[in-house]
Amino acid sequence: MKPVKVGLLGLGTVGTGVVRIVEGHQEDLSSQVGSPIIIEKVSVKNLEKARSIEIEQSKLTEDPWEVIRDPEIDVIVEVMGGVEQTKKYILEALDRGKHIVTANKDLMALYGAEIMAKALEEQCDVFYEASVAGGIPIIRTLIEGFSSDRIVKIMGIVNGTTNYILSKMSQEDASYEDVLKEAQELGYAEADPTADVEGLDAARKMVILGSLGFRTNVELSDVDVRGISGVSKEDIAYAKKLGYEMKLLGIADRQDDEFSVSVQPTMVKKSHPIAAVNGVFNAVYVHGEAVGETMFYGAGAGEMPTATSVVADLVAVVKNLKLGVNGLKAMVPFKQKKLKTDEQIAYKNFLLLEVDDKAGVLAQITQVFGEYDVSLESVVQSPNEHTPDAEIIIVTHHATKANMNKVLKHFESLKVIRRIKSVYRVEG
Ligand SMILES: NC(=O)C1=CN([C@@H]2O[C@H](COP(=O)(O)OP(=O)(O)OC[C@H]3O[C@@H](n4cnc5c(N)ncnc54)[C@H](OP(=O)(O)O)[C@@H]3O)[C@@H](O)[C@H]2O)C=CC1
Ligand SMILES: N[C@@H](CC=O)C(=O)O
Ligand code: NA
Repeated sequence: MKPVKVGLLGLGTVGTGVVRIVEGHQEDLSSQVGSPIIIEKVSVKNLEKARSIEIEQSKLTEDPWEVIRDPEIDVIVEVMGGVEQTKKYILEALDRGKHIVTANKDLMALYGAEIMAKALEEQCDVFYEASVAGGIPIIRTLIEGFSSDRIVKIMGIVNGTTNYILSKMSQEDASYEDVLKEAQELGYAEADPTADVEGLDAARKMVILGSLGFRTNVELSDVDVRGISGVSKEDIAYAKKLGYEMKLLGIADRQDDEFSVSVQPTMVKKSHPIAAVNGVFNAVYVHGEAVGETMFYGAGAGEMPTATSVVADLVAVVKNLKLGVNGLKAMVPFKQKKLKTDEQIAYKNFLLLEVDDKAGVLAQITQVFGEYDVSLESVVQSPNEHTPDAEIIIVTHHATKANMNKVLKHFESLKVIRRIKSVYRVEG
């Protein structure tokens, strides 16, 4: 078979890893697919920028269209990021019959359905394994490994930057700002780290996992999102004291055909395997009706882990080329979307309340829970001997989101509660 020619859009953290793997593993790759894989052209933003790999200057261009429109190129590997303009490049490349490999979760979360429809029309492959949980083959697992099952819950640590921050805050008592800076220097964080810390990056990844897992069209607006910027050292300390770890969890769960998807800082029981996932590592826990509980663990970001998934997708495209089956394996959502209401979403909650230090306070508070049908698993009063204020920590049993919202609303006008300091979902 003649060499397969690849056009690379982007030569940053991930693009550099892609070049390293394609060149460094060339013998292995070509023996798997039966032909050499050649990086023909690469688009970058700045031609003058120093690169940590050697690449022929003549292959570089500042114009992505030059790559897209090159008739010699069979596959476009998009690792430049961006959404609107990048979508135009991808659609035009598909129009020209080129196959796509992308690591771009922003693009796939927003326009995945449109891009996959176009891919089917053009009989082209679009693979995006690196877009969720960088080095973990979770997308392939959901599409192929679980094709025989009905997934009822997906729970993921899918943002490396925030897991790195929470782990360091928990283990080393490090400050939020210092750890975020480290994550940026290590190439984990997005160009604008707000997307990481405010949960948007994780939400985009949960859109992709939810759509594949539930075989429906999950959209960003369906995801209830809260990031980690409000998580304090005190919250983490209380979590640990009660036997939990604080994690930014994406949770997609389904009952019958109705589902909900959220991203929020969550207290996870230490005995749950996902509580032990630290640093930049990601993990995705998948519960299938037939298979039961499974979990997938690995590096979620960084040059080489992410590039591993990108190049594995490239290999899949080339194997399909050999078999002449490109574009036939796209997973297109087919189930009608039915979101759970707040009356159907239920989980345990942790609350930290600052209250008046006088008799009868606890009784008033527990009465409110009773009024809205929320039963309590544990109540601990003044758990911290160092604070001058009286504090109460409450863990509820499973309560509906609707009822918990009523409790919190009621608390706002309950005079004995000075402040609702924290509220977190509890899992495990
Ligand atoms: N970093 C990671 O760990 C992970 C990243 N991803 C995703 O992979 C993609 C790439 O990420 P990453 O490698 O970190 O990003 P970088 O910012 O490190 O690299 C982006 C690359 O694209 C080039 N580029 C950016 N804008 C343009 C433009 N308008 N025209 C031409 N070239 C452009 C840049 O050029 P120049 O070099 O000249 O600046 C650079 O080479 C993103 O979608 C990201 O979300 C997914 C999983 C993990
Ligand atoms: N910023 C992202 C990079 C990978 O998708 C993360 O921290 O996980
Ligand atoms: Na992946």
